[in-house]
Amino acid sequence: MPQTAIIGAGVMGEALLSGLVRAGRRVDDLMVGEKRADRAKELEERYGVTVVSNAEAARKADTIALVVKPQDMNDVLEEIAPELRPGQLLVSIAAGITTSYIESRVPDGVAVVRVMPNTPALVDEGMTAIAPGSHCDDSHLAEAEGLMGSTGRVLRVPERQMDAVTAISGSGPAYIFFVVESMIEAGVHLGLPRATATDLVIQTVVGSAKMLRETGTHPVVLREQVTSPGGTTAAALRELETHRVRAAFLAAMEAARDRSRALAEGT
Ligand SMILES: NC(=O)C1=CN([C@@H]2O[C@H](COP(=O)(O)OP(=O)(O)OC[C@H]3O[C@@H](n4cnc5c(N)ncnc54)[C@H](OP(=O)(O)O)[C@@H]3O)[C@@H](O)[C@H]2O)C=CC1
Ligand SMILES: O=C(O)[C@@H]1CCC=N1
Repeated sequence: MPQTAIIGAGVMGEALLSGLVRAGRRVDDLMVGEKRADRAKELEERYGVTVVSNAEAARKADTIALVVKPQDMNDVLEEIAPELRPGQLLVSIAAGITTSYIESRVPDGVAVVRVMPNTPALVDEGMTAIAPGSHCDDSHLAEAEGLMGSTGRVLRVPERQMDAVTAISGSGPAYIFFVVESMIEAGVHLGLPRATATDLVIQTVVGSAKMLRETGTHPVVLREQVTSPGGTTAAALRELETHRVRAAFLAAMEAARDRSRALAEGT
C-alpha cells in the first residue's frame, strides 16, 4: 500500500491522522514526522502510529502532508528536499504558502497540492478546499482529495481563490465559536443560568446549520421565516445593523485574506 506521512502533529496534523484512522486507513501505511519526544510518545500510544524523523518520512512516504505553521515551512522544506524524488506528492495545509513557494524549494517532478481544511475535521464535518500546483496530474488531486475526504467534504478550487477560502472556511469555525460565546454571555446577562444559555445556543446553532444544509433554502428566506412583523427578532436584527455587524464581518474576512497573502512573504 502507498505510504502517507504527516509532518507536524499539532491540532491539524492530529485531526488529519485521526480522520485517516477513523476512515479505515491502516496505521502501518501511516507515519508521523515529529521532533518532540513527549508528543511522539503520545501519538504512538494513542494511534499506534510510527513516529520518524522528517528526513525518514520524506524518504519512505509516497504522499507527505506538510502540517506545520507557515513560518516553519521553509525550515521543513530545507530538511526534506534532499530526500525527495520525482513522483512523490506533497500536500501542504499551511495558510498562505503557495504551491510555487514549495515547488521552488523541492526537486523538479515532485507534485504539490495546496489544501485548506478546518477544525471540524476532528468530528468528520470538515470543509477542505484543494488546489493543484503546476506539476500535478489528476491522480495527485484525487490522492489529496482522498486524504482530506477522510475528515469531511472536499471542494476543488483554483489556487487564486485559496486566500479567500482561508478567510472564510479555514478561519470560519473561530467566527462561529465567537458568535456562540457572545450569545451565551448575552443569555447570562438576561438572567439565564450559564448551563441553560449554553444548551440553548449550541442546539440553536446545530439546528440552524442543519436547516441550511438539509433544506437548501437561502439564508435570507430562513431569516425572514423567524422574523415576525413588529416582533422580537426584528428588534434584535435592527440592533445588529445599527452596530454594523455585517460590515464588521466583511472587514474581518478581508483582514484574514490579507493576512493569508502576507504569510507567504514570511511576515
Ligand atoms: N488550526 C486551524 O484551524 C487550521 C490550521 N491550518 C494550517 O495548519 C498548519 C498547522 O496549524 P496548527 O495545527 O493549528 O498548528 P500547531 O502549532 O498546532 O501545529 C504545528 C505543529 O508542527 C510542529 N512542527 C514545527 N516545526 C516542525 C518541524 N520542523 N518538524 C516537525 N514538526 C514541526 C509543531 O511542533 P512544536 O509544537 O513542537 O513546535 C506543531 O506540533 C498551519 O500552517 C495552519 O496555517 C489550516 C487550516 C485550519
Ligand atoms: O489562523 C490561522 O492562520 C489558521 C489558518 C486557518 C485557520 N487557522
